[in-house]
Amino acid sequence: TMSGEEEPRCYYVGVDVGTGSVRAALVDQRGVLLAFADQPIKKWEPQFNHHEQSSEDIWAACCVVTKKVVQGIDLNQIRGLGFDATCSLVVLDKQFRPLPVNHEGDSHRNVIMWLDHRAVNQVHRINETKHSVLQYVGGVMSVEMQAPKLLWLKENLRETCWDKAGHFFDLPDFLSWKATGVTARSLCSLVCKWTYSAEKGWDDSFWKMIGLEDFVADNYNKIGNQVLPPGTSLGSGLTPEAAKELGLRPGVPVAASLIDAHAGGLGVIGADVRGHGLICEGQPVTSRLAIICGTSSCHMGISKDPIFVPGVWGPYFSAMVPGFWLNEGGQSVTGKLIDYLVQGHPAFPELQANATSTETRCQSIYAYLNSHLDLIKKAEPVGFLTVDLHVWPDFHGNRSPLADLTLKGMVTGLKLSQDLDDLAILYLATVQAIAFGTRFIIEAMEAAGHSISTLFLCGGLSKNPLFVQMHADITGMSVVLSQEVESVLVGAAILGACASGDFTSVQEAMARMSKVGKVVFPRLEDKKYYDKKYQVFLKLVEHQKEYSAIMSGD
Ligand SMILES: Nc1ncnc2c1ncn2[C@@H]1O[C@H](COP(=O)(O)OP(=O)(O)O)[C@@H](O)[C@H]1O
Ligand SMILES: O=C(CO)[C@H](O)[C@H](O)COP(=O)(O)O
Repeated sequence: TMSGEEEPRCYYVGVDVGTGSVRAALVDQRGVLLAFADQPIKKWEPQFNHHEQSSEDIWAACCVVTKKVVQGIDLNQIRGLGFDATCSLVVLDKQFRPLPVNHEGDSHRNVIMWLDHRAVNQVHRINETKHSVLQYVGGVMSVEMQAPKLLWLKENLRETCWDKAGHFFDLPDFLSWKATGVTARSLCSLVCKWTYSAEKGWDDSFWKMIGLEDFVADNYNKIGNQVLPPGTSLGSGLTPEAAKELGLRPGVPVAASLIDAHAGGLGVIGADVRGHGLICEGQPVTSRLAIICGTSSCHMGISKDPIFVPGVWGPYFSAMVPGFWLNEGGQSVTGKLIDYLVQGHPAFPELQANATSTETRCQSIYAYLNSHLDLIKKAEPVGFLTVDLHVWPDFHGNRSPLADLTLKGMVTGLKLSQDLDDLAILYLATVQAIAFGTRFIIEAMEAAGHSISTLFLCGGLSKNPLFVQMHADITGMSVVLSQEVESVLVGAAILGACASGDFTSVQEAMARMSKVGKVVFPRLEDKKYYDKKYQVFLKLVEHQKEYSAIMSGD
């Protein structure tokens, strides 16, 4: 501090459950990350478009990583715990035991993952109702939300699952229940994925209209009738049992949770940007767009008044930053798409061998690909290598702004070549396609009334300098990276800090704990090239729609 006195150190633990792994961090009151641990979690794909996990497996992983990050720390200094997780659906029976979400009856697999697309038929019928709650999810409900999945369970697993079910949780709320025994749900999960309204509560007519009147009849007991703002301290904190499992003290305050993308938003969007030469310095916080890029990418923009953006989720009141409306654009597969295309290429074994050879000192495959691109680009900017290779990235449907789950991926410009150069250029075109998707989403948000000037990136893909530079170049906006790479965990720790009472508001905790690390400016001299590629990008989807119209015609 200015006076030279040492502030007593306060610690918070943040736990982040992603699609592929669970991470924990020990974070202090200034947002500095002091310890980090991660642990993979199991995933099952019993059939195409069915994706399942196990809530017991996920909780066990939470315990492993939490124990690791608090090792050697005086447990009395840990003042709060916060969880965030993907928005997957957890199903438990009346005694809180796991129930199977599959035809095999395997009750270990009791989680329908967020990216599961089994409920296509159900969501189609839900959208046909044109019910007014749909206005608050961009006009069209996504197959990835909870209502269609619940309806699928009722229609497909009536005896083995639906009739026995006592509790349906969003994964973030399952974790806070497991830690505290409190079944209250977070406003974040219920508003964003379950059609709950911060102002009006549940809408009985919606559930009746879609055939899930069961919830209305029991006063929403199974899906939540006590709803708390994220960061609120739950019950009497950690139960003795959970404390033992996590390696913490009983009674440590535990916060109402957030979905992972929203935690990432809290971790980055409130930073003090003074002195970095950013245009958003003189602008309100609503000029910032947080993009959380992991398996999927989520584009989080806030506003003082509600903004309705067709094909972009929301507006959701107070679901991320209290008092602000949130719009959430997204791309269902981004990291997963890059991994998929790279791993499926014939030159992948060669790439792996080169990247892990002793000469390259075991780089990640992406660091190797980036340096390979630098090698083959010659005098031109690296982005120009894809002048005749174009990708449409919706291999798992389009979340925003088209909200069309039937869309497919496209690649044009294929050659009779399978070497490493070919793989590297396909990887580059894929990264660019994802960035064009972001530009497409931003344009839809701006057309509806948002005014965005600066991007704040976090998540696994923000560790990839090529991914970051392409987002800057293709959107023409500066990209801010946080001081702590693991910003989603800082967001989870902010929740713990709020629950501890050390900060008076989420806004105060955000301002104190999120910090700018690096700024990446766009290469404006390349704009003309990217504008042309963007024109091609938009043509790709137009043509795809023409193809399906031709094929469905007589
Ligand atoms: N150092 C890195 N360089 C490039 N890409 C990375 C790096 N680390 C992670 N990724 C990519 O980020 C994605 C996973 O991000 P992450 O935030 O861990 O995912 P999730 O939260 O969905 O589990 C993967 O597709 C992976 O390829
Ligand atoms: O729908 C979402 C947020 O609202 C996310 O896409 C989902 O939670 C998965 O996140 P991640 O890509 O980080 O695993």
